[in-house]
Amino acid sequence: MAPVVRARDLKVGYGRTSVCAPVSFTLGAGRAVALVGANGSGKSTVLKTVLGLLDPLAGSVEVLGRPVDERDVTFRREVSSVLDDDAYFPALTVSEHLYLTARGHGVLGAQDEVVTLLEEFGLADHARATPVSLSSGQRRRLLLAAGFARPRSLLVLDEPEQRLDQRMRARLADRLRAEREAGGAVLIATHDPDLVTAVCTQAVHVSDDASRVLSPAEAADRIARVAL
Ligand SMILES: Nc1ncnc2c1ncn2[C@@H]1O[C@H](COP(=O)(O)OP(=O)(O)OP(=O)(O)O)[C@@H](O)[C@H]1O
Repeated sequence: MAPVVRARDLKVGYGRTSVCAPVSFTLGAGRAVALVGANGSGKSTVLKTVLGLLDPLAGSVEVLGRPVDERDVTFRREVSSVLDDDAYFPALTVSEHLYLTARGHGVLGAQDEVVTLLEEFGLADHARATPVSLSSGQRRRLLLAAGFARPRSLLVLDEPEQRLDQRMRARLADRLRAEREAGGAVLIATHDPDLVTAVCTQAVHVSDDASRVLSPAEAADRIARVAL
């Protein structure tokens, strides 16, 4: 069976300019890979390329055995992503956002799923609020909850720890570990060493010189040293 993601000598960037050394990694079902590296090293650019929002400059990336095409129905059905963008419908409430996402992807019992997600992401008291009246951390929780509101084989998150308090970070780590243990594949870019060790089975260090595959412990150690 094809891995969920396979990147081979994948060169990413904007126009003709690459932003980091080519990356290679394989992500299977039930596994989680973290992209780690300094600010501006190219992690988000790799994620956008895996999601088909940017074309590879060289090398290849396949999702579920097929070249990435974000317009492809199968791709859109199987891949859930939360990038660092405030993508909201301003007139919809928190609850409506989640319901629309779930129903739009054919979730049976969408209403119950919404109630569960509101609880899990600490949004129950804000179910009827619109995004503009939420704090930035609450908006972030909403985006993340929407990522979990729909079926998926692959979950791609760009720095999911951003703007979350410690309690929510720990809860997110539990949720992501459960995702993996249930057979899902998780690809994240992160600066959070605890998230790497709690969730990931492998890490890829993204940088100007050769990108390297690291164990979660090595990656967490590298993040901690950069932070000192
Ligand atoms: N739309 C764009 N056009 C041109 N260059 C860009 C664009 N977006 C990002 N870059 C550049 O690409 C490089 C990699 O950026 P990227 O956002 O992938 O880094 P990152 O590792 O995710 O950083 P961070 O940890 O700060 O989020 C940076 O030098 C950045 O300035």
